[in-house]
Amino acid sequence: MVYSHKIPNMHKGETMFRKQDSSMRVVAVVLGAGQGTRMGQPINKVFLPVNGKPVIIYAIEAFEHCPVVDEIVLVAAAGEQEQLTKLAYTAQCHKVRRVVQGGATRHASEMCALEALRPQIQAGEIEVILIHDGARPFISAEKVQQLVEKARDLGGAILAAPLQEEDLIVQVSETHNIQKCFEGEQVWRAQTPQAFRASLLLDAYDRAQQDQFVGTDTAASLERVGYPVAIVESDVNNLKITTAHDLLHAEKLSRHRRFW
Ligand SMILES: Nc1ccn([C@@H]2O[C@H](COP(=O)(O)OP(=O)(O)OP(=O)(O)O)[C@@H](O)[C@H]2O)c(=O)n1
Ligand SMILES: C[C@](O)(CO)[C@H](O)COP(=O)(O)O
Repeated sequence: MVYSHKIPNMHKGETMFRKQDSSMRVVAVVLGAGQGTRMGQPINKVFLPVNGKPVIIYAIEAFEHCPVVDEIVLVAAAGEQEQLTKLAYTAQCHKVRRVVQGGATRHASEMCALEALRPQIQAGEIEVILIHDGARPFISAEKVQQLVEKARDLGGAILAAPLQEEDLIVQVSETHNIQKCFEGEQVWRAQTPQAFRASLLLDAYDRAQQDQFVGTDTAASLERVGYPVAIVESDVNNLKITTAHDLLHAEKLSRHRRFW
């Protein structure tokens, strides 16, 4: 059952699903339904403040100020929809049209968002969907634009950053023997947003559900069925806030960063 908390649309008279024009829409899904266990705080880490602003609001604002994004769907943990709705409204993020309840895993939360969007996807009204960790505050409108263009052209694209040149990565067997070595630059750390043509994304997640596959990121479900996923180069500032150390790092970054 998909719970969709409908926000009275801030635009005059615009209904939630009425299309404004014939062009297909770009929708950003922001995931905030985790527990933040590794953060070790009594509240969900996406609500923790960085320079006085909740972590998740940075990402929502970035999409709000990105011209290529038409709509934002938020995914909240059970019992946190109202809180997230109010935060988005207070931040005057008018592209937020609905807040859905997430699931027990990140993958399940993505599926909750896709179920809410399924009618519009199947009606051909949504062209590209971006899936983003609400725990990643520092994304730029420029990178979002590049991801959408790549997804339009190729089917899918994710933000990723290469490891440092001096890093040496070794692949280790079960018996702890080195099997393969990789230079740092050959290995990239996947990030989010991850953007896909909506029809491919929904098909990949339906097939993942049939196969009981659970991906650690969105791209895994598309890669496994052979859909192409390209890379848009990011940087290490696009950190995911996971532990208390990341929060301190984010405080520093937020002071020296131009947003949007
Ligand atoms: N069931 C889940 C799990 C995660 N997420 C979201 O997915 C993003 C990346 O997940 P992660 O950083 O692992 O967040 P948590 O699961 O909250 O962290 P932890 O593993 O420490 O509990 C976060 O924005 C988180 O809110 C989600 O929407 N639903
Ligand atoms: C989805 C993700 O952020 C892509 O980098 C990453 O896989 C999340 O990893 P975590 O183990 O949930 O922190």
